[in-house]
Amino acid sequence: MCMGENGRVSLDEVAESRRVAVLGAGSWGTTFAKILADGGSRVSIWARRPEVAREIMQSHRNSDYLPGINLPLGIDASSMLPEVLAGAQQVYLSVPSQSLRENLRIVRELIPERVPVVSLMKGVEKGTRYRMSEVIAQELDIAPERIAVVSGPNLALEIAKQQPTAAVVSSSSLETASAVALAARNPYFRSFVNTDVVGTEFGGVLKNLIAVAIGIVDGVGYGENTKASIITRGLVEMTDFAVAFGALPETMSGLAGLGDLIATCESPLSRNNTAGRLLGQGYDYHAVIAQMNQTAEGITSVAPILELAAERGVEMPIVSQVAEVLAGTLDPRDIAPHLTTDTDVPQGE
Ligand SMILES: NC(=O)C1=CN([C@@H]2O[C@H](COP(=O)(O)OP(=O)(O)OC[C@H]3O[C@@H](n4cnc5c(N)ncnc54)[C@H](OP(=O)(O)O)[C@@H]3O)[C@@H](O)[C@H]2O)C=CC1
Ligand SMILES: O=C(CO)COP(=O)(O)O
Repeated sequence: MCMGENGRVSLDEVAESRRVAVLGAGSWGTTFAKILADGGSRVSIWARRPEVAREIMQSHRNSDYLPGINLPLGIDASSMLPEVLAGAQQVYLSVPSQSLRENLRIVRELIPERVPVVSLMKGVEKGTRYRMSEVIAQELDIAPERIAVVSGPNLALEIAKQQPTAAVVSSSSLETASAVALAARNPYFRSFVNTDVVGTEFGGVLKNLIAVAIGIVDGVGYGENTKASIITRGLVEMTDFAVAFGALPETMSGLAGLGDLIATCESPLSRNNTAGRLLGQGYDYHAVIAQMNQTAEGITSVAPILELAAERGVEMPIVSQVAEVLAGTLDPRDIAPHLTTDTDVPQGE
């Protein structure tokens, strides 16, 4: 590492020598690779299909996932995991949540010792109901202090077009969070740090479920009052749930909670919102899955989140009705999770 003026190492010099790996070349892995490269890191990205890696290397594009986006020259890509991970000083993970465990088992021996491992994912594992940081800690057998999660209002295509946005990097170690935030920042992307891993991670998972609900009512044709009611009550539901698991309420009113909720519920770019809209238009679960060619984490997180909620006695009327629509037991036109069926007058904001 070279020294700057006065013998000090400047931030630019640190960045110049930083080598990072991103596993997963879908829309978010590729966009995050761009964020890191535009922040000065040398980035190696793993694509499971060789043709995707080849396109990134030869044309600096990933046309399957980011049509029209030119990627920085500082991004290398390969479908060979050892090549991508050798010498990485930070490792970012961006595969679908349900495939994380099997992928970690493959890369376990290849991840360099002591480096931060960062989850970019927004799902909960079915069956175990673990958050992604918990799956990472288990499979890699590493201390929580080495793990960070990134979440926030981060629709990939907008960021790939360099529209300014912000995110939260969370780790139980502020040192790890800060090291990641330093890498994951550039003129259009700003990373804030906190130590509320539970809140930051659950924020990203829960907003997907509310976005599916918004998609459903959009598909049915309901208007802004319905959607605003669901977003507002959805935030209450998200906060009740996350706080029951130890999150700080303020995390849920920040970028990883409210911020991401707004972005995902408002945008037609959101895959969760899109999946909901198809349900609202009358397609059943199987038809929706068949039409989605990208990851919609909310669909798979519904069941484990409701199981966790039941365990802690948290009521989730919106998520419950989404589950019913997915199961085909509730007509999307009857969805009104913000309306109480109790005889009591509900208290709330
Ligand atoms: N897109 C976004 O705006 C954002 C997404 N996220 C989160 O990032 C995570 C990844 O999502 P995203 O990139 O959008 O998803 P995409 O559907 O765009 O891409 C998925 C990527 O994972 C690969 N993949 C699929 N199945 C497997 C598997 N079994 N093993 C290994 N790799 C696999 C795909 O490879 P192949 O092309 O070969 O199928 C592709 O590279 C999700 O948790 C999502 O919630 C977070 C913030 C923003
Ligand atoms: O997490 C996201 C935005 O912050 C992306 O949302 P979707 O997965 O619904 O596209």
